[in-house]
Amino acid sequence: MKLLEGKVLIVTGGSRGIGRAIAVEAARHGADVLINYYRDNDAGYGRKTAIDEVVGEIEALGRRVVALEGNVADPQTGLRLVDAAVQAFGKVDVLAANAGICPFHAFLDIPLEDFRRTMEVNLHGAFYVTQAVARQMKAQGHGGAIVATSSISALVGGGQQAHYTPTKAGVHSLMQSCAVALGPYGIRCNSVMPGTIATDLNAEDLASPEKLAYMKGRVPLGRLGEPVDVANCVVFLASDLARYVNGAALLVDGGLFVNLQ
Ligand SMILES: NC(=O)C1=CN([C@@H]2O[C@H](COP(=O)(O)OP(=O)(O)OC[C@H]3O[C@@H](n4cnc5c(N)ncnc54)[C@H](O)[C@@H]3O)[C@@H](O)[C@H]2O)C=CC1
Ligand SMILES: C[C@H](O)[C@@H]1OC(=O)[C@H](O)[C@@H]1O
Repeated sequence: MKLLEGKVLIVTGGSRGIGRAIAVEAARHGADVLINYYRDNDAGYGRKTAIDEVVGEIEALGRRVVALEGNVADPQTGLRLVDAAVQAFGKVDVLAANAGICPFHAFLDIPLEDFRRTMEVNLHGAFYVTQAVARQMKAQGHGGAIVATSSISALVGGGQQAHYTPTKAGVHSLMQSCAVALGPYGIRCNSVMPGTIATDLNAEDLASPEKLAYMKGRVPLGRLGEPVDVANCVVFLASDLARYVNGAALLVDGGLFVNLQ
């Protein structure tokens, strides 16, 4: 069954990792896709061509796709994304507010610039894009769905993530307030809370065999998540199967959060 037939989806941070999987799975479910990505961030992972790969994959699925480069921390980017989606596809039905960074660093000596950048990309960026898309959805008059990528880290701490976990709690809170503000327009707002998903974001942190074994051992299902595990849940929350789900947060963590002992 195709869950997003005829829908138009914008995904931020869609060139790699979880966002890439969201773009591809949404297309597999019948959506046309506008993919945002940030060249500086991709180059930082030695992946300048990542966006070309995902665009090709979606075209091969027979869906329409447009890629738009831009930093979500710039309020103009959200406006540009909406304009481009409307120009290419005529409307916006779904937003996956996913772009994020996680530069691991100890709390006591983290450079203030790293703190500011993490806040601006992860939280301010989600706010700007959500607001721009919500205005468009309200004007269209037929509702919509917004799914933000929060994290298990909205609920628990990380010694190297004190600048990051508050952004994910903020994204979760943003979706809760938007569920209230936008529900009257038929716009549902939810978040996914991934556990540890193997992507470029944590490749360096998990490069140590000891840390990798420890993290796998914490997950009752016995493995790290794959981007598609999260993408499937985003597709569900974006679809009419979830038509009465609004303001919810879905843990996608293999049971990591509930595993006390
Ligand atoms: N990998 C994990 O274990 C988890 C990731 N998350 C969240 O999932 C989201 C995606 O993470 P991953 O796929 O793991 O990361 P990734 O590093 O594999 O991919 C990041 C994507 O975001 C884009 N991006 C980075 N900075 C950007 C900016 N300023 N403006 C626009 N796009 C930008 C990149 O171009 C790329 O497409 C993030 O919000 C992250 O916090 C949440 C929980 C766990
Ligand atoms: C990057 C980390 O492995 C990952 O990011 C999150 O949001 C999760 O909580 C994990 O710590």
